[in-house]
Amino acid sequence: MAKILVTGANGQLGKEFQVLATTAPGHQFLFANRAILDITQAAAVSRLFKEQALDYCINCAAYTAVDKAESEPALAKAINEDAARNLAEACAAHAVRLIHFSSDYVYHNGLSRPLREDDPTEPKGVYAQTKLAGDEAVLSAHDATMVLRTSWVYSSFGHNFVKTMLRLGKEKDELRVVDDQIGSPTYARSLADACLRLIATDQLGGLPRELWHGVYHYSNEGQCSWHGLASKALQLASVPCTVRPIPTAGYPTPARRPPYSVLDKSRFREAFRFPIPHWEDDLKRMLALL
Ligand SMILES: NC(=O)C1=CN([C@@H]2O[C@H](COP(=O)(O)OP(=O)(O)OC[C@H]3O[C@@H](n4cnc5c(N)ncnc54)[C@H](OP(=O)(O)O)[C@@H]3O)[C@@H](O)[C@H]2O)C=CC1
Ligand SMILES: Cc1cn([C@H]2C[C@H](O)[C@@H](COP(=O)(O)OP(=O)(O)O[C@H]3O[C@@H](C)C(=O)[C@@H](O)[C@H]3O)O2)c(=O)[nH]c1=O
Repeated sequence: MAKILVTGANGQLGKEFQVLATTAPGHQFLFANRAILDITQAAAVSRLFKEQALDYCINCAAYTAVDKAESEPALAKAINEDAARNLAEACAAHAVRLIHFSSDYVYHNGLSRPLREDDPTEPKGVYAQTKLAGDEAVLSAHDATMVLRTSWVYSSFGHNFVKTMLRLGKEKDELRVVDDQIGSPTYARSLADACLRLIATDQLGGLPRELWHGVYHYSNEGQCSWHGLASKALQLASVPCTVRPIPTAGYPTPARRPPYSVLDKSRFREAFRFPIPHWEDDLKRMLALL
């Protein structure tokens, strides 16, 4: 039986792990929200790793407020880079395999075909810069670290774009949403499920050690704009609101977002061979839970 620590357990991804844990009796989970384990507190992290004989750590803790990060760069760095490094060092000291998450926003590189893990990263905002620095830190601190880079994550839990659109769509007759930023929505439940499958395969001895070090892309299949995602969510939820497509310049934000950040998932597919749902199917699955 594997013992798995999930940090940031009250975020949208962390909550999905909590749901899936009820149907994964083969593992023992330790769910740590910020009150139980603040990952910026090195002594607390060290103590927990000494007390618990962990096999895996899934780091769902992060600073994810993309615009707010522009005015809180030190806090974003402390959580996304420094604390991530510290967690990876604790994993290395106790031979714990680490799954860490990263963002499509690290690629702001002008390319407009699905992005591979070795494509240039050119993060433009504080959130993206601190996520990239975190990826580099965890990979150099610990050789059994997988960084799963994902995009446009939503869930029935927590805050996300899909839930914001549903709320605003019920309040207003018309929404204006950018149509020139293209990416792949990702249902947090499918991402969490992929991680648990990966661990299950590892437990059966099915993952060579070398697969545990590096960056992998995971998102739902397919792509759309934020306008496309908002329109589909409102249509599926039968919310009668007009969604107008606008250019990025029509919705100014403190942080710049990449115009194109669709992830090429070939590496993930070839390494793990798990089915990846299409974003529209997963969106229906999530909306049915609201
Ligand atoms: N959301 C998205 O669209 C995307 C997310 N990702 C990445 O996926 C991962 C999970 O994201 P997601 O679940 O959406 O994020 P959420 O913002 O929903 O959850 C993050 C969680 O981390 C917790 N947290 C923040 N600081 C600390 C800390 N110092 N110690 C412990 N916990 C802390 C937060 O706690 P509290 O609730 O108290 O603030 C929150 O519960 C992150 O690495 C993120 O960068 C990647 C691409 C897209
Ligand atoms: C609310 C709203 C947003 N937008 C635009 C702003 C922005 O360009 C885009 C997305 O909006 P949000 O700010 O909600 O999403 P954002 O916080 O940028 O989402 C990102 O979060 C981080 C954590 C990630 O890692 C990314 O993958 C991505 O999911 O939609 C509109 O055009 N109209 C609107 O009414």
